[in-house]
Amino acid sequence: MSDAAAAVYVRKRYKKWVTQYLDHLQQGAEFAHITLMEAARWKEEGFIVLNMGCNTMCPCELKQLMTNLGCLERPLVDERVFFYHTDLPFMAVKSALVTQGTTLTAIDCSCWEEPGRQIATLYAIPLVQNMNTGSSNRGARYVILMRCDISEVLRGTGTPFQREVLGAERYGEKHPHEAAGADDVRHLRCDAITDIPGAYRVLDFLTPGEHDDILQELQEGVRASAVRTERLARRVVAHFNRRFLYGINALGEVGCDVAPLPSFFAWMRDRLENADPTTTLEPPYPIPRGGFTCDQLTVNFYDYETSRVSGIAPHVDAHSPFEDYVLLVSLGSYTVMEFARGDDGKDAAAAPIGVLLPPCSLFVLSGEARYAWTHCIAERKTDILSESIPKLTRGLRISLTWRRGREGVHRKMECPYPLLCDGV
Ligand SMILES: O=C(O)CCC(=O)C(=O)O
Ligand SMILES: [Fe+2]
Repeated sequence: MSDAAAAVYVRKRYKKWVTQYLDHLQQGAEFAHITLMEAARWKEEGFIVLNMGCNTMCPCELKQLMTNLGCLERPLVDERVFFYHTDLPFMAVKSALVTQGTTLTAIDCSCWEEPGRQIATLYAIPLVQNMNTGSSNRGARYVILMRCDISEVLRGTGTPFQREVLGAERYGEKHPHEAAGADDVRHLRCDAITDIPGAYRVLDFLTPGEHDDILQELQEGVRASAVRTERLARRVVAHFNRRFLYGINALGEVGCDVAPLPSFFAWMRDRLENADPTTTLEPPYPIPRGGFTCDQLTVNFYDYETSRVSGIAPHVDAHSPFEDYVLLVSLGSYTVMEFARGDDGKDAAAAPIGVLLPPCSLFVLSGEARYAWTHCIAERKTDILSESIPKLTRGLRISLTWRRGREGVHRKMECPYPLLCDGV
């Protein structure tokens, strides 16, 4: 079985197990837990979080929720008590636990009848629908918390639970995508991300010098309060040219209630529509030369140094206020963006796809990727991108989200991707 097929298999098994578990719980219970652990035999160190039907939940929110529900007998003083991932392979956790020399042979629903043999305390917390527009999951939304000795589990599984990250093999490469042209023009290779139709990545969209200048300009602007920022739940944002009003998903008028344009605004906008004389974005870059002028820039600050968690919940950029093409330029730390296709709820546990976004890169969302897939940045601080890359820690990342405001009304009935459409 290929790794991908194995991952799907694990995912399905996990889903089946959780579904059976949920069936087992009392109907309508607000919060349910089953104690399966003999405390004396299993060191309670923390929680492994298994998500069901939701892509991410911030560990802080989770802690708050658990406190509110009274499932923490003692306060959690350290984030290490959570081993958190949005796609924990349940079977791997299970076999790790089984190899710890416990008497347990399996955690599955047949065990509920035999409480003497279990090793973990499991909690199931039903979540209310708290995702932004475009959450792809219409099915059950639960987090399952397994209280156990996390370090033992990690030792047993050997590898942390991170699914394959697309594009990770190019991590750390020095400008592989810049072909030497006969002229002085930089010819930049553009890769289609075939697993996500309509998504493209250009690794060296910015030169290192441009990158550093922009980073410095934005950071100094914030320090000097020349850039007007807004604090959201897990990130800080600033808007240029047109303000985006999150509460009502609407765009302000040009120049209204925004800071002055940054110095890179004009040339970067040109480059994005392939109209910058210094740079050519090679096919299959989807935007025709001079074919799409952005009029709105959102700068996102993900600061892992000063805040415990940072990220962005799964969402589709609202269809109504913005046209096709969402263009993401990355600065500072690398990150992993996760994508999941909106579905009709039949496969609420479909595994999202992670893509590496390194600094200087441009990521393009068009068509299906823009309208029918959610994207998010999970609230994790570290990543194991592959076996050959040592564990990485995320640092401050600043992203530039370029979009164009939609003129005219977007109608859901006419939208080719109605599932995640917020149109009238
Ligand atoms: O940080 C990013 O690259 C993405 C931000 C984003 O998804 C958004 O602003 O809608
Ligand atoms: Fe977005």
